[in-house]
Amino acid sequence: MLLKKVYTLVFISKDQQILLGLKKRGFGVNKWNGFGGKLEPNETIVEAASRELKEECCIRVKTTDLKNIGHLEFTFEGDKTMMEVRVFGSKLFEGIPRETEEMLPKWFPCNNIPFDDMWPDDRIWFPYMLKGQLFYGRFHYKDLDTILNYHIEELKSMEEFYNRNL
Ligand SMILES: Nc1ncnc2c1[nH]c(=O)n2[C@H]1C[C@H](O)[C@@H](COP(=O)(O)OP(=O)(O)OP(=O)(O)O)O1
Repeated sequence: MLLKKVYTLVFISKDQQILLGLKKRGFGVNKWNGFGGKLEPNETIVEAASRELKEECCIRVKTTDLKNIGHLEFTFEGDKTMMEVRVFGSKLFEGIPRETEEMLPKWFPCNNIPFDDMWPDDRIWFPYMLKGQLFYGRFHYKDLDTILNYHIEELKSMEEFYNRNL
């Protein structure tokens, strides 16, 4: 039986560019990623997504402007925790990205994503996100650099996906 922990992951985009942040500490340090983290008590998933974005790069987005675009699950060999990551996207936001204690933000052209300095799974599901396709990905890691096996699929609708997994 796996213990599930829920995380958010937010991608802001504009003019064929996507905002990534270089993680300065903690889990995934020195990797480029979207912005997100764990839920706080009594917080909805979109509230957590919006809060983490603001805390990590000073960008504000309304919860109603966050679109759930994907769902990721990560497990690690010998670990009974499953990380469930709800992925959101938005083109509607306010503010200018600013460096914080946790992240160094930078815009990247969508055709020049720094995959060599990202989680190995990103290379597999980013193409779905960049094409505007909804996706579900499941990745089992041996260690932080090695994927042992994975499953990826395009989804017709996130609602249908969550209903089928009730
Ligand atoms: N493999 C992979 N690919 C893409 N994105 C991620 C992973 N693993 C991950 O954890 N993530 C994402 C999911 C979250 O957005 C972050 C991790 O959140 P984390 O920084 O640990 O959570 P916080 O709540 O911000 O942590 P504190 O440092 O504040 O305790 O990476």
